[in-house]
Amino acid sequence: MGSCEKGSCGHGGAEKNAASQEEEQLHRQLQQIQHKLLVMSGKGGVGKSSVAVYIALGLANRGYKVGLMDVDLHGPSTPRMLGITGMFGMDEHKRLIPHRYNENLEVVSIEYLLEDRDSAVIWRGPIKHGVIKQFISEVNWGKLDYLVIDCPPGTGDEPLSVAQTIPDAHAVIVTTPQEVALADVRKSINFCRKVQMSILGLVENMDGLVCPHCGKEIDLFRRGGGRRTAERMQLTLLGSLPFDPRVVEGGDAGRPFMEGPSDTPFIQAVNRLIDAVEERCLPAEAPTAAKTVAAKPEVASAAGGNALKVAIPTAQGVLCNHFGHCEQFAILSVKDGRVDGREWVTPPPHEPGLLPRWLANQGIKVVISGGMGQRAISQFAEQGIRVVTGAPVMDPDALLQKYLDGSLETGPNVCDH
Ligand SMILES: Nc1ncnc2c1ncn2[C@@H]1O[C@H](COP(=O)(O)OP(=O)(O)OP(=O)(O)O)[C@@H](O)[C@H]1O
Repeated sequence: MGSCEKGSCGHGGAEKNAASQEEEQLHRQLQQIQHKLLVMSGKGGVGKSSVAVYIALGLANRGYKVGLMDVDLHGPSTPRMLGITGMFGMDEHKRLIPHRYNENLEVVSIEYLLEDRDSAVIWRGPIKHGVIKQFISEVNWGKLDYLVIDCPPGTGDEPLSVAQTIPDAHAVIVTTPQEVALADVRKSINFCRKVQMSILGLVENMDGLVCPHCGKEIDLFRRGGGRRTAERMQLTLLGSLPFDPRVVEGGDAGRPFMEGPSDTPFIQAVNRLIDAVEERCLPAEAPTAAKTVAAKPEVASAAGGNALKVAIPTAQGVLCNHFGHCEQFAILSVKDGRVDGREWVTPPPHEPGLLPRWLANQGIKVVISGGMGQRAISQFAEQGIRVVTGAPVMDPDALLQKYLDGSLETGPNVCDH
């Protein structure tokens, strides 16, 4: 590109322009993707790619639009597992068209850019970063409910690039049940804390073998390690998948073991894992324009011993817009679709990340607020708490009853944190 000093001719400006257009394109694309899940592991071979594939397939089977992005640039394995080969196509805007596995699942992998499947990729960090960015901004993903990202093991360039490129990604950490896996999980957790990525939870893979002949369970590794690790690390255990030889066969043959009989322990475990992912990715009901929101059926119909608890931040007895600095929380219980009790609780002094944990410890399942920052919304989602934002300033009982009746009018999320 000639020998001009940057900025002394028109080139610097043109470069800046191109860079800001790229950023805009990236931003637009990310806005079209509701949930971004980064599947990672502290060490190799724990079945991270398999877990990414089964999460993507399980969500797609439930009707979600899902993208699977394989950024394991040195050892892409999702194309093999899904039996998809061939190079990318391009659309009329010169954007890459992802490979379509089925109606709901589309896949992008570095392998589709390589002429030769066995080529070794030798790239340094900045190049990898560029490729990962392009996998989002220059791929015609369209609107997605979930983007599942398969990263190489460890905490190197790829997960770092994902964290920098997708600030609202949630990590799914994969481990095996052995006690020694604890140290690897800790590495992943430390990484997530450093880059401020929220953790959706832990998946324990190869938790016991179901003998295909007699159906008896054989412990491959010491069992229960995933649960103990999750408890120690204060993480949610999203699920435990057993070892099933059909996963290996399916992976090698490019036909994932997902369509078999639904009473198979492995498929049942995948379904439970998908339940947990869905539950943890509760969409924040955070409308940007006025709309009416209704309580989910499980909230409205909470009955008897299953009474549900809802928290509303208040000041002087009515909803307070400054969620993190409210005077008191109204903790309301719901039974048979009605507000059934209320207590006032003073929150601990404000400290980032504390309130979601504090409210979760009190069994809260829903928070109705005026404004709330995206980070706090993600932290509530991590605790399995649904958040409604943009609620009007009014008496908490009346507010909750409107929500239960499906007549709560919400406006923009007014938080600017
Ligand atoms: N639950 C399971 N039951 C049986 N085999 C499994 C299971 N999970 C993964 N495998 C097998 O283990 C092997 C490694 O799995 P996978 O490639 O998903 O691991 P990985 O952690 O992504 O590996 P890498 O570190 O190379 O990226 C594969 O042959 C896969 O089929």
